[in-house]
Amino acid sequence: MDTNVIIAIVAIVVIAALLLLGGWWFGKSRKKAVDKSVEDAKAKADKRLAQEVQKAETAQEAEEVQEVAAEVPPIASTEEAKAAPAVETPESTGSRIQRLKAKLAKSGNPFGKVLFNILAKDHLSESDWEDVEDTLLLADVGAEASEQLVEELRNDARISGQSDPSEVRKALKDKLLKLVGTDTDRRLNADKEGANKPSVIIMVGVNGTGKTTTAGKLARLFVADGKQVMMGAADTFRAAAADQLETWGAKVGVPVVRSDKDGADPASVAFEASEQAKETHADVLIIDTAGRLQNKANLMDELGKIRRVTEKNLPVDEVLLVLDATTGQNGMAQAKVFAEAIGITGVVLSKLDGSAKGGIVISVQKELGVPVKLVGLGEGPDDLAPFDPEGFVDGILA
Ligand SMILES: Nc1nc2c(ncn2[C@@H]2O[C@H](COP(=O)(O)OP(=O)(O)OP(=O)(O)O)[C@@H](O)[C@H]2O)c(=O)[nH]1
Repeated sequence: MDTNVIIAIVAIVVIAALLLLGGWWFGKSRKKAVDKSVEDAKAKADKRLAQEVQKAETAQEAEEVQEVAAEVPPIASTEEAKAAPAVETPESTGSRIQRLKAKLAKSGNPFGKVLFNILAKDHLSESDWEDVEDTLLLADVGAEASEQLVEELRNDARISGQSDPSEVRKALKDKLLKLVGTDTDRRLNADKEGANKPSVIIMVGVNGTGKTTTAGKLARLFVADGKQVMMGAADTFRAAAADQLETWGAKVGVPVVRSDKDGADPASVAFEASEQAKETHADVLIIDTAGRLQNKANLMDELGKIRRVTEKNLPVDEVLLVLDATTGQNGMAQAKVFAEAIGITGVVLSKLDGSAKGGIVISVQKELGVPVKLVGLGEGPDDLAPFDPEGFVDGILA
């Protein structure tokens, strides 16, 4: 073979080898380039995805913020809320007596006024005297007290003859005051000091007379006097009564001991409340009870047990019977059952604002033998005041 042919074959082999190497190299770089662009694309996609996610998260957050913002009161209300603290400051005792006196004068207790109009006549006939007696009976003064008052007034009229209106008013006021009782001790026994604290008050009465409301109002009255109060919701018969009491308590920062179980043993609530009141050094403990019992024996059992278990911890200082003034003499029979069941130390005459039967103050004291200590003159939170005979008689004669 000649040399030229050999050189040509070698050259072809070299060129073919070079071509193969170039192809491999080109393929490899191309793959690299494709991989890079895939990676770039992937990175780009990830970045977009991340941006989308961020956008979505921001939108969701914005939505949540909007939702929360909708629940938060606008700035003006927040300011208002700051101005009016969540815990209320009840009206002071002095100022509520004044306000309630004025309310009494405007309320449906006109029997004093009716009496005065009859008695201020020049000559009183037999039928006028009958009207005087009827007025007293209608106002629930009671038969015995009415008869006594008419007799005294007739005697006065016989002695003094013709009636001068101002004298008649004065004589009537004095006699009514005497019947109501000016020197009776009407203070609530709720001022125990130091180790003897707290004073314990149990509220009793027929259902619907206003026990729970009165317990709440009473707590406010004590808070207004600077006392530390606790309440016990032993009215487990009506589940809403405990909620009602809690609402009253929350407004003036008074804790309420209650059971979460419907129909729980009222005595155990009273026991727990007395224990907690003692531990927390409260000044006063007010225990609300239920008034709904089928018969006298059950009532005796329940109230007696409440009293007994409470007294394991603390002596009971007051048992207040809440009596609805609008039921007048009708409520008296039931009131007597409560008095027998637990023994009462005072009466709260509720709803005197809606009653023309203010005379019930006189008859209730006579029949139950305990003083009216407090009166309720409305549904407002501070519409409860210590009973003030002068203010009461002035009110009914106004
Ligand atoms: N007008 C007026 N309403 C009053 C007064 N005291 C209470 N009430 C209203 O009487 C109603 C009954 O009051 P409650 O306190 O629920 O009576 P309760 O005795 O606890 O009733 P029970 O839990 O069912 O035994 C409520 O609507 C009170 O707002 C008052 O002095 N005047």
